[in-house]
Amino acid sequence: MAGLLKKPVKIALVQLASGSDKAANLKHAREKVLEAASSGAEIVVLPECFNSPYGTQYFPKYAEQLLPSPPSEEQAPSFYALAAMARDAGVFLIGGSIPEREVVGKAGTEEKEKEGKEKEKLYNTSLVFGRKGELLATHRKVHLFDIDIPGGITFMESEVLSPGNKVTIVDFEGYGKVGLGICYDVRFPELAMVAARKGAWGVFYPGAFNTTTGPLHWRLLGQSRAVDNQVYVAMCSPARDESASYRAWGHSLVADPMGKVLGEAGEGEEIIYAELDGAEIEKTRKGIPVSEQRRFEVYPDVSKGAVKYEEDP
Ligand SMILES: NC(=O)CCC(=O)C(=O)O
Repeated sequence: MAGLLKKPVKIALVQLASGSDKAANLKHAREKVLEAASSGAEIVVLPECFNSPYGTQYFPKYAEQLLPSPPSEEQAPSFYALAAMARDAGVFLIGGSIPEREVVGKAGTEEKEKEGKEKEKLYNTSLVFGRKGELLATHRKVHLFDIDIPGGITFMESEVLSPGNKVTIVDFEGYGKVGLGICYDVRFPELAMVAARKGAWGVFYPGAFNTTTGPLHWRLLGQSRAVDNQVYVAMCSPARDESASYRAWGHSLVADPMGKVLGEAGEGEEIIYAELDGAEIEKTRKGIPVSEQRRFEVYPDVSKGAVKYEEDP
């Protein structure tokens, strides 16, 4: 009987060096996706904000309007570039993420007259394409990256972005299902847990950690989500640009269901490849059968905090 991952698959994480020129970033991403495909990769992943520098000041300028779908080529060049990369490379493509603009109030509506202008929302959005260039899924970053570490880093995505509101699971025909998150989403075990409980064999995170939290947390979180759920986890970062206002940690990596890191990049531009085999999931789950040992009567609905807790006498 085929397992969750129906057949072995080679994946590639493109730790891309991007700059401020969107057209150049798209062209460069295309070269790297084609390179990964010619090395045998069947699923290719790009980093968070692969078509722009990463930073709240950049989101409005680089944002593309994806709705209504399909968008116009003029308003969403990255959508069309990604679809063409997937099609021409013949791969499943997790297209990192791009800033997305959603126009909320329509011109000429009562709302517009009241407000005096159209309202818009911005998201950090990942687009996933199939081998014929068809759009398979859209994930808007659910947990916005708002942190304040004195002497380290302050970053407030929520000053500019709105959060997405759904768990995203994509079915890669012939391989099975994977969950999708964007960067800070990896800190919330629930997204990966829901995807795994719904039959995902892996969870993929385009991400761009930073040089304060990256050294301690990036690898640890990837391994944790893999071990929690006994699935593969892949995290794909941009290459570090020392001259950028936000210096990405890099270190794109793949962890197996035991938490072993199968491959990890350095800080520069690099493609990481890994061969994934569903037998590893089954072996891990057979040896350590946590999913059969859960005690839901002790923690019936963790998501609402409705867990009975009695202090020790
Ligand atoms: N782009 C992000 O969401 C960064 C997340 C991050 O660096 C973290 O520490 O979490």
